[in-house]
Amino acid sequence: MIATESLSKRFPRVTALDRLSLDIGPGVTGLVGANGAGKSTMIKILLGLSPATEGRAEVLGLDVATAGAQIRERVGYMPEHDCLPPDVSATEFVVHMARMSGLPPAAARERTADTLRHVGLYEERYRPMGGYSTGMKQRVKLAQALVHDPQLVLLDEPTNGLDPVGRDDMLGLIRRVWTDFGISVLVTSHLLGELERTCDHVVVIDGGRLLRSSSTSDFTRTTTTLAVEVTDSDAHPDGTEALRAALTAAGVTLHPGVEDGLPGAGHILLLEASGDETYDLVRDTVAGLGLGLVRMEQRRHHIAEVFKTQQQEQEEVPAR
Ligand SMILES: Nc1ncnc2c1ncn2[C@@H]1O[C@H](COP(=O)(O)OP(=O)(O)OP(=O)(O)O)[C@@H](O)[C@H]1O
Repeated sequence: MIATESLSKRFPRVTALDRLSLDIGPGVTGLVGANGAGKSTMIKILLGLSPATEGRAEVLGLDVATAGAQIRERVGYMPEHDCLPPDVSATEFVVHMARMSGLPPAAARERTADTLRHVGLYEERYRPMGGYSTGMKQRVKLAQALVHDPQLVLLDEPTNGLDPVGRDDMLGLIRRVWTDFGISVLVTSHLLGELERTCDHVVVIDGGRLLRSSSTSDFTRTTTTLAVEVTDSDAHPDGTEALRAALTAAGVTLHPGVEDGLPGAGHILLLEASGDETYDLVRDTVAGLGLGLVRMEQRRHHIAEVFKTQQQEQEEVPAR
C-alpha cells in the first residue's frame, strides 16, 4: 500500500523526516509519535502535496513525486485540524466533497447518505456544522475521506479532542473501515495505547526517524509472566499473601508487589511461569489452601512498555 525509501524532509531549521524506509501492507496501520515527530509531514508527502527533500515514496504503486493527482483520487484524507465550514450541513459538505472527487450528482447523494450513516450521523446531518460537537465534526471529517470509496485512507489524529468514550467510538469506526469495507487505513496518533486494539501493524517514529515497525502482535507478544488472582477464605483472610508464601516455599519466582484485582476479590500476584507445570502447581496450591481461583492468565506486553524499554535502552547508551 505504502512504501518509502530513505524519505527525508528538511525544513530550514528542522529535519521533519530523516531517511525513513517503510513498507506498509493492507489493513489498519498506526503511525505513532510524539507531537512534532513528523506524522503530518509524512501524510502530506504521501498525498503528493509536499515534495520530499530526498528519497522516494510510493502509494498504491504510484510515485508521490509524479502521480499526486492519481493518488488523491484513490486515497481519502482526514486532516488533523478543524476545517469544516460552519454554515453548511454535513450532508451539503460531504456531497460537495463527493462531487469534487468526480461522483455524479445522484451517486454523490447516495454515497453521502450511506457514509454519514456509517459514521453514526443521522438527523443531525441536516444541521449547520458550526453547532456540532468535536466528536460529530471528527465523524464528518472521516465521512468525507470515505465518500469516494477510496482504496486507502490517511487519518491524521482522528481522536484528537475526544473524550475517552468518543475516542473508543472513533477507534471502533476506524477498525470497521477495514473490516466492513476493505479500505486500508493509515492512522496517526501520539497515544500508543490507542493503537493496540485498532491496528494490525504499528510504526513508531521519533524526531523523524523510524524507531520500530512491526505487527501489533509482535509488540504485544505474550510474556512468561502469569497473573493470578484468588479470593480470601475464613482460614486465610488474606488469600493473596497465603498463596504468595506457599508458592515461594514451592520454589516459584514471584515478582515483587501486587496489582489491584477485581472488586470483591483479592490482588493480582505476578509470577514467572517456567512451563505447564507452573499452571498445575498454582491450581493445586490454590485448591490446597481452600481459596477460590478468580484468574490465571498469561500477561501480554503493552505497546507502551515495549516503547519505554526501547527509549530507556537508547538513553542508557553512553555518550561518546
Ligand atoms: N512548513 C513547515 N515549515 C517548517 N517546519 C515545519 C513545517 N511543517 C512542519 N514543520 C516542523 O517539522 C516537524 C514535524 O512536524 P509534523 O507536523 O509533521 O509533526 P507531527 O508528528 O504531525 O506533530 P503534530 O501532531 O503536533 O502535528 C516539527 O518540528 C514541525 O515544527
